[in-house]
Amino acid sequence: MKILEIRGVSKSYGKVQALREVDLVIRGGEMVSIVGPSGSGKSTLLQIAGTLDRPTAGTVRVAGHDVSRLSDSELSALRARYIGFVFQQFHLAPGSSALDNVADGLLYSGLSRRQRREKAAAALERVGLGHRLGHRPHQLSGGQMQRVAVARAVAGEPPLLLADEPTGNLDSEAGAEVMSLFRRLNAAGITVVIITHDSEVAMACPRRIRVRDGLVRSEVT
Ligand SMILES: Nc1ncnc2c1ncn2[C@@H]1O[C@H](COP(=O)(O)OP(=O)(O)OP(=O)(O)O)[C@@H](O)[C@H]1O
Repeated sequence: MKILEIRGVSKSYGKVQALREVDLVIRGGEMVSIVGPSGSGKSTLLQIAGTLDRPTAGTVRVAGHDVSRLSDSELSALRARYIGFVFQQFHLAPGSSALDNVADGLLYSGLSRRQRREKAAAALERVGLGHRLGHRPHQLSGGQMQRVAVARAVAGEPPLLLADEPTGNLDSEAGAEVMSLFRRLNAAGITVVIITHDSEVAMACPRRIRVRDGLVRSEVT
């Protein structure tokens, strides 16, 4: 099954062409890294793949749905169902507990408050933080904060996880823990796509997408 299908996608910001007629297919169950020099178009590719931004030309399909045909509210619903996001900066609410941070990610899922909290607790358990439900971000290490962010991304059980430099703010030990978590989630069936500058992280993925000057090339180990 093609979880993500990008055909002839270009993206321009004024005179800057960030992506040039990119074709890329990612199948359900893959674990892929996106690598390339600064400014090559990696984040733009992830934003468009994640339907956070629209391409200037070309088509993006998520689980077979052509996203250009969807209204903004349909797009939000599609994103909530199919895609979890993890970022370098964690983006956790500082005053909220780990449990609330994860449960709030399910606010638009249609679940009751109690169900959201149950799912959030299960997701935190899954990332090894079942004993930290009441801790606020400042009471957690960087690696733990990123695992809370991963729990939030997967709590709604999306088939696709998109991560932009998830280990960029972590020391090597915490980074390795987050990577082992991604591998575990991938083994359980989630498709994982990771932008990284770290060659160890890149090589830990069976497939790499190299981006250069807005063009992509795929490489399989
Ligand atoms: N919102 C924007 N407005 C104008 N130009 C942009 C915008 N976003 C990206 N660009 C430009 O598009 C090109 C690709 O940027 P992008 O952020 O996708 O690269 P990247 O590979 O993710 O870089 P980095 O590794 O530094 O994060 C760059 O030339 C960048 O300056």
